[in-house]
Amino acid sequence: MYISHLLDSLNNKQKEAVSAPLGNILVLAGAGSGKTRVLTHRIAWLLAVENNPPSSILAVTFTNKAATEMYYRIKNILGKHPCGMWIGTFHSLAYRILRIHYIEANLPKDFHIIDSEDQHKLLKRLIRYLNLDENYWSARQAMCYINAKKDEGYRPQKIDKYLHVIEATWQRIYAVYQEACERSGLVDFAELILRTYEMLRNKATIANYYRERFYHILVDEFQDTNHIQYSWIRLLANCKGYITIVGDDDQSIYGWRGAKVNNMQSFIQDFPQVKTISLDQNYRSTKNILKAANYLIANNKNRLIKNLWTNSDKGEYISLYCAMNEIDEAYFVVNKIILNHKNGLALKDCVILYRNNAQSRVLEEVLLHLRIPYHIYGGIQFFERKEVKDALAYLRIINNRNDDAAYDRIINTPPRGIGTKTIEIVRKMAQNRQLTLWQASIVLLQEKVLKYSSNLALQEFIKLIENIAQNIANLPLEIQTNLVIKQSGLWNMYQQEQGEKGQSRIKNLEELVNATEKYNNHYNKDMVPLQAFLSNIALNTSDEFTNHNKDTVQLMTLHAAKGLEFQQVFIVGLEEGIFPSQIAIKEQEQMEEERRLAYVGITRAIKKLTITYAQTRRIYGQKVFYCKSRFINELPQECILMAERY
Ligand SMILES: Nc1ncnc2c1ncn2[C@@H]1O[C@H](COP(=O)(O)OP(=O)(O)OP(=O)(O)O)[C@@H](O)[C@H]1O
Ligand SMILES: [Mg+2]
Repeated sequence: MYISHLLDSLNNKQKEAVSAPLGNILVLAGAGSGKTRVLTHRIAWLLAVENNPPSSILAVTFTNKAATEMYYRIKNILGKHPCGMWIGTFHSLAYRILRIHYIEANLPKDFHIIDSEDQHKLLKRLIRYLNLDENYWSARQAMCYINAKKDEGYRPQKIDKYLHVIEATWQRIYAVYQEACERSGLVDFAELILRTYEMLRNKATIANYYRERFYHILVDEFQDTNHIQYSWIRLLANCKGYITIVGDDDQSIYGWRGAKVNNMQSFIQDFPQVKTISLDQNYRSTKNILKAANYLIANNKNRLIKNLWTNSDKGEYISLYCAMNEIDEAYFVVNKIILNHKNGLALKDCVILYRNNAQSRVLEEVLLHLRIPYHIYGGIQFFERKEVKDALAYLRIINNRNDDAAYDRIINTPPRGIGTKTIEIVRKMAQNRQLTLWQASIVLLQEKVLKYSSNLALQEFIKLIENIAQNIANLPLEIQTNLVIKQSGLWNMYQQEQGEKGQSRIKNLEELVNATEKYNNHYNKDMVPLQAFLSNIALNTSDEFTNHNKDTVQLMTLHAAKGLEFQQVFIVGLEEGIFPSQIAIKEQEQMEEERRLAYVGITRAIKKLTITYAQTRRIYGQKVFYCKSRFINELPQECILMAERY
């Protein structure tokens, strides 16, 4: 596309937003009205027409995939790479800043991001160490507590004697957890944002550098920013620079994770002369689909009223299917996909959306049975599979010996005679002397505390890691990975596993080696390839690795579908207690968030929308009866057609 045509594919309101004079802008608009399109074109406008250098742009997207897509769209509009522009999620941008300023952020050079599984394991261990009753002080709850506190920008304080014992205990867990992370150079997701925020707040020179550099900050899906993310933006905002945010209060679906839709309101108050633009033409969906979405969301009281309309055809009826049970539901959906496919619709244009990850299992079984290829976003991903995580843990400990989460995973995998007793001794020593597990192991060996056989086994482990590290130094990443898998003994271990499962594990390890290859020429030269690879995985970009060009049915949760669009959308499990969830039934505010989630689901559909519910479902082996979701009753009945079984 030529720059002179930059505004051609936009309506008047969109043009107004894209070409607005420099200033702070809020685009508040409903689903599918072109918010993301406006943001992309605005960046191109700032670069090509306003002649800003790419390095002056900081763009925040909701997923890494969206960041990549936006980058390439801008490149296509401009006809060249916007080199120097920063674009990514809050997490990946924070990570990038911390990588550069790790010293100022008080982090070791080889700090590593831990995912929620590692975070959970670490907390479990610490709660045990603190001698707390695990039935009461669960690691999962501790995780929620800590993440929520970090999202609010809160650090554990000196515990006040007047503090309630429950709060004091959570704070203690937070404090001990944070100490353990600091020792091991581990950073969780919430920490990435908080740490960057604190660093920028305390180091004025660094903050000023970024303030002067990022003259333009643009944020997509602003309705889902939380307190600390908003504070982050405020900190980076240059008083001479400009911010453009786009969002839709009706699509705020992360309230449970601390997102504050009020940030949109705060934005108008906190920044001078905000120009608010609303878009009301939907370009995505048929009339029927949009009408259904509008009807549904009108049941929410807490919202800014919008009048979203479309010029497109009425389109097909929304198909509604009442299944006997979850198996019948899955067969209905997959058979419909097969039929559509025969009529020319690509599999990748079909998405199945569900409320909870666990709902994908039956769907997967039926897809496998009927031999329809599929891809699951966000469920058990490639990089979350056991064998892949094992191999990654070896790579991680080679990258950073003090990575306790990695140590924990591989200390006796494959089994090498290091029993739970020995591991317990290592942990105690680490806690008592404030060491990492690796450091504690070395001290234990020096002090010869362990019995002979345990001592030998531990020594072998340390030697093994050091040897592998030496053997692979300076080799290309895929060869390093291959050697790590072989020399660690993982390959042999999984090869001995019988049958289909063992074979698939070996295939996954081979796939892992393939996935590393492109990191040899990673664009970010601040990092060695191994570091670049590990950080990309930790930042959850794993979907990038799986082949997107493959024609496969897409499966994901409703939360993961935000911002995306598909020709055919299936929303399954519309039953009271499933969607809306049990918790939402009890609380009005949560019910509104749940309804917004349904709104997000419906508005993903371009041409076809199918909604299903089951009369019974097996839950923990028990047959449970369900009533159809209230959301179905809230749809305009004249847009719906009941479907028959195939
Ligand atoms: N002026 C336009 N002319 C034609 N198509 C458009 C126009 N504006 C947007 N579209 C198309 O409409 C669809 C929705 O646009 P986009 O994804 O930018 O909307 P959005 O407001 O960001 O949606 P969501 O709320 O789901 O994030 C896309 O396919 C986009 O290409
Ligand atoms: Mg969008």
